[in-house]
Amino acid sequence: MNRRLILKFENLIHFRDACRQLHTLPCRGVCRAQWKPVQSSVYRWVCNVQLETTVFLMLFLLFLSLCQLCVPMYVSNSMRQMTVEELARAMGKDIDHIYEALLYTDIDLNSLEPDSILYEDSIKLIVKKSGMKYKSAKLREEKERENKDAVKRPPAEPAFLTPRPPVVTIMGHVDHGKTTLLDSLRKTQVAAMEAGGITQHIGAFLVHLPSGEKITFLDTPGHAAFSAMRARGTYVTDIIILVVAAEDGVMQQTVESIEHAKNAGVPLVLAINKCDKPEADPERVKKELLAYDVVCEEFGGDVQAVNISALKGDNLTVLAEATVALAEMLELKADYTGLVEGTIIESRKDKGKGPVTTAIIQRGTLRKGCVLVAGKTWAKVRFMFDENGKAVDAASPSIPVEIMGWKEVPSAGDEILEVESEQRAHEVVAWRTYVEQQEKMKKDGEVIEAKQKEHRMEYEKKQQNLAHLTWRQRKAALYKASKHLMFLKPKERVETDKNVLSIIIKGDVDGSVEAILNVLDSYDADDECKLDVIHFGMGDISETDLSLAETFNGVVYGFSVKANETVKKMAAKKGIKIKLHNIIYKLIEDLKDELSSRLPPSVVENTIGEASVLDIFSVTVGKNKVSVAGCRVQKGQLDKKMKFKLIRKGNVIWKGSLSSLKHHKDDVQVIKTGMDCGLSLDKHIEFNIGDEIICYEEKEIQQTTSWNPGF
Ligand SMILES: Nc1nc2c(ncn2[C@@H]2O[C@H](COP(=O)(O)OP(=O)(O)OP(=O)(O)O)[C@@H](O)[C@H]2O)c(=O)[nH]1
Repeated sequence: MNRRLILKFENLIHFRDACRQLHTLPCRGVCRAQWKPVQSSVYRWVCNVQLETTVFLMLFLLFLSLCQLCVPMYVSNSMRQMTVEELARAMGKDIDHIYEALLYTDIDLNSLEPDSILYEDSIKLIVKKSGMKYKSAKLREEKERENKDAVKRPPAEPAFLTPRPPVVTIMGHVDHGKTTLLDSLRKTQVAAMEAGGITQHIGAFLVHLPSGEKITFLDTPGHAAFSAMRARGTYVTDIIILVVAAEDGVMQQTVESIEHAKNAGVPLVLAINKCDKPEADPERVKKELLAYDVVCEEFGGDVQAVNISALKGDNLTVLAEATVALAEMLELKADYTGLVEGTIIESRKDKGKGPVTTAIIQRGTLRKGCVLVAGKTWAKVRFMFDENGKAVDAASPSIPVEIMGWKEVPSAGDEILEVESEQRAHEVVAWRTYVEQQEKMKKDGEVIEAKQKEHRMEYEKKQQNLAHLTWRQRKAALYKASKHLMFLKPKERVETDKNVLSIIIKGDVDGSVEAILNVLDSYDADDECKLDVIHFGMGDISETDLSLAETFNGVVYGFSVKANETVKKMAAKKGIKIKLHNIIYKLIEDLKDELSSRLPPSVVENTIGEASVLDIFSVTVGKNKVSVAGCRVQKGQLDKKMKFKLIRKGNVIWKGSLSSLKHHKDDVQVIKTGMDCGLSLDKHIEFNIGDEIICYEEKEIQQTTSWNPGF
């Protein structure tokens, strides 16, 4: 029987040498040279010899001894191979893991480097030892896909444009009266439209002026939608009403609001609020604003200023008229025809209605049955409501409308586009999902590559430090260093490192989740306690949230959401904290407390008494001479069971306890202010007259996180 032996050589010279040696042997061998790719970038010479079975083994061994430099690579035609580094990367492990798995196998680990090649048998062995499954698959080459996205139509001809109401956002410093102003404006509507009617919060509402004009006000909490839109470069707002309290004047968030307006190129109307207060000083507000390039009309600028009282409802009509006057100057117009374009202001999942969004239409007229796409979801509009919960049949530009019919909840700030059919909507969503996956893969790839580089550098550094050791000594050292972490589950890992707080954030609408995440972005106290947001999303607290929290030993935070009884019981059983809040700053305060609780306590010294050394003695106790200080207690008391320190010229030169404390000849526990005593220390130290003896206790104080989210 013939056997085929394939041997590989690093280069042509080795190959030729080996062939020459082979021809001198008494066997029927055929020697053929093949230039074969072994690794994508490396080509090696292959010797293919047909031999009789009887001499096969002998020849194989002989061959190896003849040719020291040849390396047997594999005895198979379908070769699968990887470098040590590639395998580690594919398994998501570090290189050391591969070495560990090959311990006690016949592979020579001393010559195994990160770029050494491993073959199928070894790969299978390593994979099996690591508790994973081996599966080989062909790499698919993706064809470039055709762009199927939906985009806005080109700008309409001026002839098709018709005036539209302005969309207004109210901004200003905390407590300057934004909410009160919105409430008062909304109330004027309820009173004007349908006495006793109930307005519901949908993120925007429409105000009808007696003159027939309309204004749309956005009232999304925390301006989350505004920020989201700004981040995406979509500006829904035409005008910003800047609220400044007349008694407080310009504050930090007043300045931030002015910056927002400038960056977005949105003009301002100034509402000087709380003018009903005796200490109100509107003129000072106007002067202060000059420093921020907000120049009111009376100073020759173009900013209209209106003195109001949001609380009493004073001058709100004048404010609305000033807004309409500015809108007229801006000549706000839109195309009321064709495919709809708009922006999502708020979105939420309603138990009865399913995903619901509030949108501002910017082009076209939205009607029931329209097919819309937004982000990676789509809707066939089933119902539309206004802010009074009244069903409407159509929504034209600038009109806020609540839309039902979405398949999933889109995000605040997402652009809405009408498409021709449901099929087209599917196509757009599929394309956007694909693009997102591609981007995610690219990002993941970059992160993995950076991590690998970091690991490689760390590995090389470790290897350099251990270069003088043999391989086994080296491995033993590395293994010992990381042994405590190697076999831990995620929860145990977190427990070993107490200074990690893993959290899950759940919110009612995605605007609030985004607002919370924005606050968390300012977290800068990683060196004290790492803050890991392991999951966030919308909706009530679920069992899945608890499973995640359990795995990561995390805490679940809910904003305006609930946890049902089953979830609560499960959390109590598993010892998982669920924290529910309805006010963002309270949630953040709670988070700060939780972070602080993870910090180690700091130790502070609390002085109990101070004494000064007035005289020095030496007494003999057994065979030893002991230094004794004659002291007078100047403040507080000396208590023998407490801690003591000796201070000389401002420096602490000893800390410990007293070995004796005497009043005259009696041993005592406590010496009070004004009394004299003799004392000796638990360590031999020569006293000096003028030394100070301080009696103190150590107290552990809970540290608080240094993170300051700004409110
Ligand atoms: N006297 C007086 N008090 C007002 C007026 N407007 C608001 N307030 C009071 O000022 C306080 C803060 O008002 P809010 O409307 O909550 O202020 P805000 O700017 O919405 O505050 P944040 O939501 O925390 O940013 C409340 O106690 C209001 O009653 C006003 O015109 N006059």
